[in-house]
Amino acid sequence: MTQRSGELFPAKGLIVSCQALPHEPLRGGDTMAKMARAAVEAGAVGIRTNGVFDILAIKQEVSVPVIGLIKRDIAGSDIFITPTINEVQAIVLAGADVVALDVTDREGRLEAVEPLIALAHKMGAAVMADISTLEEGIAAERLGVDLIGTTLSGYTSYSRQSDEPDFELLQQLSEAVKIPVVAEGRIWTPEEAAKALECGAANVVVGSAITRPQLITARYIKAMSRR
Ligand SMILES: CC(=O)N[C@H](C=O)[C@@H](O)[C@H](O)[C@H](O)COP(=O)(O)O
Repeated sequence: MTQRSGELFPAKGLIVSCQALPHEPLRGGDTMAKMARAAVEAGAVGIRTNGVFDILAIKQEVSVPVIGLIKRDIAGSDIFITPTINEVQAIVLAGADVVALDVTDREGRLEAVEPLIALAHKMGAAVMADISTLEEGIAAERLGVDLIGTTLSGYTSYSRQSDEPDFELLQQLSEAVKIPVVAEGRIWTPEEAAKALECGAANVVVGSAITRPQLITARYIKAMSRR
């Protein structure tokens, strides 16, 4: 059972997101578990992962806390990160220490998400709110989540659209809320991860830059094609 009070992750530590969706080349087998092991060997303090299969595999492989989510598309809805209470239950039963879920101001989500947060807490897990704006972060804190991630900045129509991490949101959120703010989204370099800490992030999540080789390769090819 996770202890919700106190620090879930050592301050300023790196959390590595190990995710491969069904269409991605690294999907399947123990690939994400091995990615997680490599990350922890290097000093990562936590892992973020998608789906029951990878949560189970990663919990067996490493002993750091795991943030679990389930990405699911629902027809007619834009909410895809842990959309319903069924996913919350599955994530905690699979052993995740933290449930990540969409806490954006879309489709009445801010009202609808309360029972999801309550169930995660009742089952002994902490909750990470994936938000896209300052206002959503403030609302998430009021709803009683344990961590706030900038995960969805750039992925809602009304949030800042950029190829870069949303440092401004990070800075504003860190000043506005008391709970830990996690920098997540489009962090591609070690320098950006360090800058995120300077902007007030308690922890930094890096995904694609470490665990999606097809995207890393494409960045090399793009840079080389300009020559
Ligand atoms: C928007 C969305 O669906 N984000 C997902 C959330 O779990 C993942 O696909 C990202 O890889 C993760 O947020 C880490 O970000 P990045 O891969 O940019 O370091």
